[in-house]
Amino acid sequence: MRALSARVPWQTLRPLVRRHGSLADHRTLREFEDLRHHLVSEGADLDPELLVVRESSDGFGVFAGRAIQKGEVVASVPRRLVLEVPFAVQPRPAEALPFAAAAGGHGQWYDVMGFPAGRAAVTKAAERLIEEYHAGHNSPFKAYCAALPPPSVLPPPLHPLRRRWPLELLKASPMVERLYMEARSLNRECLEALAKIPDCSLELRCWALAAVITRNFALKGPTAGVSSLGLLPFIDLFNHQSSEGGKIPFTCSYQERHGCVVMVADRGIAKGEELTFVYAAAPDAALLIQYGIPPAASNFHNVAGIQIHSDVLGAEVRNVVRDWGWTDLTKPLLFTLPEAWQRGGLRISGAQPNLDRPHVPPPKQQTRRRGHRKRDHAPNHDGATLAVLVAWLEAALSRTPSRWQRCAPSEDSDLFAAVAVIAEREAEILEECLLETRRRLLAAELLLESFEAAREWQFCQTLALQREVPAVDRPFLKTLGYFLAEEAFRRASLRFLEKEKEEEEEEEEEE
Ligand SMILES: C[S@@+](CC[C@H](N)C(=O)[O-])C[C@H]1O[C@@H](n2cnc3c(N)ncnc32)[C@H](O)[C@@H]1O
Repeated sequence: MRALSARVPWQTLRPLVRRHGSLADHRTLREFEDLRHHLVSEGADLDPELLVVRESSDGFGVFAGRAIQKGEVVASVPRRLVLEVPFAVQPRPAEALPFAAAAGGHGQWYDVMGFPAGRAAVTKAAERLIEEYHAGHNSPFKAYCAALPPPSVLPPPLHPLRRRWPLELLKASPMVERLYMEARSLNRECLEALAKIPDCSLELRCWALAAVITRNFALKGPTAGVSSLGLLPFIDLFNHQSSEGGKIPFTCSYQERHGCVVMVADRGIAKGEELTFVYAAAPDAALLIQYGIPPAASNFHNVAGIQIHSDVLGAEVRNVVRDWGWTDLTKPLLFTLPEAWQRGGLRISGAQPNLDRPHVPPPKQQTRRRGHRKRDHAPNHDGATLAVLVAWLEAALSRTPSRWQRCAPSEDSDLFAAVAVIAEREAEILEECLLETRRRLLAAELLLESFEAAREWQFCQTLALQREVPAVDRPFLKTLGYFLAEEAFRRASLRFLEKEKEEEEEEEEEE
């Protein structure tokens, strides 16, 4: 894998993780202590050794003031202290439309904002928060509102609700572009719905909406088929921890127990360690756009976006992709290639089948006989398909974001740096995928050549042998056939490796 510095520009030399920008957060530990007192007096159980600490100049987090054992409940808040809004759960479609899912439509949105009932609940919760804020001392959520970040840091500095992102920045990553554009329009929808509240400034609407979007918890609703969205005082001070490969660095998870929402330690936590949980198993681009969280040191869920325009497809394939669900061919399709495939050695099972889809018959053209097991839509890995994939990946990689890297204005530098890191990681995924697809293309070409040669040779050998070998020994010929094919495969592999080595040497010489 290439060194990160090869493409990441100047901004990333500064520490990125947990940087929140330079806006002032005026909260003091006093507000958190008041909140703790209020909650405990109302029946919450909060470990007195949980410390709320300002862990950077702009953000707070919860830290262990003592060693905590695996399984311990560190915080328990009764449901009646939660600002809660129920919403109807949408039944999940039995089989998601392959393209719609891959296209990064709302299916790729990681939160309640992804569907109308969820957005209505978000708006309702923001409306409730504004009411409580206006009620001031008379509100049962007075202490909670005081402990929330002030409008100077909520929306968080890197959040799309904070300000419009420069267009050149979006060019860096198709994933960022798609998620940002979606977030903008969905956020606008909620802000417009909130505009009906009298005497409510845009700043207050943005504050309340950002509080709900970045701090909501999904809870089980009062009745079956209904879920609810809750703002959980104190528990919402826990920060997010990205997943790093097979390791489980996060410390806690939340559960619902006997009318309370509880935070439970998922592993032993040392004194002084931060208590975190996973907000969403989402790539950095989604975490940035939903929560304003800058990219982590590593995130197992990262993906690369690759945009395919329908004009690269032949007329026949265009008809096929329509059946797959890519109905508006004027809009580019966003495929996502997971990073996870890299860990399985050279297997690219996650990435390629996604890209192969235009070359595979859509489901409705596949007939299935009764009693037969459903077959996967096996990707067609012939040379022609692989060549198309190579072209697409090369085109995706040629979107080198050079212009925005050079002209990054200083007030946006944290944002530019965050997107630069995301774009860099996406380029790495694309490069690995391109490398592997090129290898496969070469192997497919060589294999085809050698199989043709082998078939001819096998045929001649078989004819020659048939004359000499008695009929009883015919199965022997079959075995010999396999042997010959295998031998041809072995030789093709050797030729492939030799060719690859030659190419590497040539590359080295060029360098
Ligand atoms: C639920 S709140 C967590 C408490 C918050 N830090 C505070 O000071 O109130 C979520 C917000 O905290 C910040 N945050 C959470 N996890 C983070 C992380 N790993 N890195 C940077 N910021 C994070 C983001 O601004 C996010 O929108």
